[in-house]
Amino acid sequence: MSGAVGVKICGLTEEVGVAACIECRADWIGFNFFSRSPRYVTPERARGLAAIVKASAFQPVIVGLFVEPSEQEIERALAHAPLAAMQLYASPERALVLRERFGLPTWLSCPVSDAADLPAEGRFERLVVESRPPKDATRPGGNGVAFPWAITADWAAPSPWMLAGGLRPDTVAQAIAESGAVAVDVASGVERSPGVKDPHAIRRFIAAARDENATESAFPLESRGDAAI
Ligand SMILES: O=C(O)c1ccccc1N[C@@H]1O[C@H](COP(=O)(O)O)[C@@H](O)[C@H]1O
Repeated sequence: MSGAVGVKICGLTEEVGVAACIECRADWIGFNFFSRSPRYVTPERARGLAAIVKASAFQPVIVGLFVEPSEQEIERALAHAPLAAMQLYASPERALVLRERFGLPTWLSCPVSDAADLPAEGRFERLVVESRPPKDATRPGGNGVAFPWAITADWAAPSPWMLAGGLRPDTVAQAIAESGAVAVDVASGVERSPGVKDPHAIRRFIAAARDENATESAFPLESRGDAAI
């Protein structure tokens, strides 16, 4: 594979995790505004964590994660935190409405089990292709469950996309090789316990996701217009 794979670390709740993402030049970090997640942060907390990013020379792009959100919920998050994109768990129709309303690059979650689930249409800035949640799950993502990565290998992706679901430092390289993904997203795989990130695991994950000799991200800061988000 040529160039480095883009990496998003999702569900940061503490300063130490944010610092590790900056140190390792994560492309994106995610703040989770789904109140039933162990990774939930209030808009006020997100503002505090975002301040660390904004004070840094290298600044991962900040993505806000919302599940079936009301407009008010997104408004409140945006009033506090400098979100550059929204990652939505919603129907495509609802996501288009929210995208129009807020004018932000919008990433749509696409739950998959097999190749038949892969989307043919790309109406969003990015598709987050991730495992369908288990039947007893209490949230639509962040469950640490993988899907068969090879199903995306021959997929003609209609837009930029990202691989997510059950990735870990010791599996991400294989997942990239099998899936052909050029960007990956992780939450539970780099944690000590639900909602508590492990800086060492973040470092291992990012190093494993990128090819060894890469010194630059595939999504360098200076080229992060909306197209790269
Ligand atoms: O992380 C969560 O708690 C979460 C809650 C609700 C929707 C999405 C959530 N996380 C997203 O799911 C992917 C995969 O998670 P994991 O790596 O399998 O734990 C994660 O990267 C987030 O984008």
